[in-house]
Amino acid sequence: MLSVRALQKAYNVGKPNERLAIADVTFDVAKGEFVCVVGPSGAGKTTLLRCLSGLLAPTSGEVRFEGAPLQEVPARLSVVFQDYSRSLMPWLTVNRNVALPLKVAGVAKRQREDRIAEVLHAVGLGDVGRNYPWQLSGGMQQRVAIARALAHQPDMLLMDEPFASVDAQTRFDLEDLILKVRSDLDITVVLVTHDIDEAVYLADRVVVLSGAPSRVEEIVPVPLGRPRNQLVTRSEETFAQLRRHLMELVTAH
Ligand SMILES: Nc1ncnc2c1ncn2[C@@H]1O[C@H](COP(=O)(O)OP(=O)(O)OP(=O)(O)O)[C@@H](O)[C@H]1O
Repeated sequence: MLSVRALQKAYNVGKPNERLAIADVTFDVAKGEFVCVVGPSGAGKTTLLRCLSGLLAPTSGEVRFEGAPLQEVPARLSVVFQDYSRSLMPWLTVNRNVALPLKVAGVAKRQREDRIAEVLHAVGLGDVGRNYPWQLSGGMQQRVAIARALAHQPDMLLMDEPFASVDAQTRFDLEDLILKVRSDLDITVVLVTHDIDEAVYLADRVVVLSGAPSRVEEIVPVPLGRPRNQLVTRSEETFAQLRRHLMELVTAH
């Protein structure tokens, strides 16, 4: 579904402050897979996600989505950012926020209303459609942002530290929500996080980046069963081993 080949990204090319953020990154994501990307602070994780989504053009190398080279943000792909308070429009109700991508896609009003009810239900928010985002808790606002990302039925979800701004309990709830949504709707997910436990809990495979300018240090398969469970999965011996291995890789730089 996604193929990243020899991706390189430099900022301010040709200027005195030129900076190489990504040196050489290659990996693939299969349809239906859940891939997490981890790496030390400043490794270029956000830069990589922006290149994968078509928001940022690579300096060299190639990203292909469903076989075609990425030119712009594809319609079948959605992005969820960390900062829900800046990604939701405070002057629009929840219903209208979720309706935005559907309006852009030209979906008729009646279908829009059905779809909004469906995705709000899918993220566990049945009855907040008429509220404004600022009337909701942080975790609920991020659920709205996820609902909006799901509204036009994307094949792939790209998430940049989506649970970093909520408390620990809400974070666990949102992790389980995204696992459920992913299996219910058969979506492919690439999620960037600095939290190694979160990466192991969620992923089928973890792509470990080196420090900047980043390269792929290792791609680690996660042979934990599904469905996963916050208590049971995190207490498994395999979980502890993977966590330790990833910690060693990430802190070695
Ligand atoms: N717009 C920009 N202009 C110039 N340099 C940038 C820009 N955005 C990022 N960088 C640089 O690129 C490198 C990678 O940044 P990026 O934000 O992608 O890393 P990250 O792994 O997401 O960081 P963190 O773990 O702190 O969230 C950093 O050295 C950063 O200073």
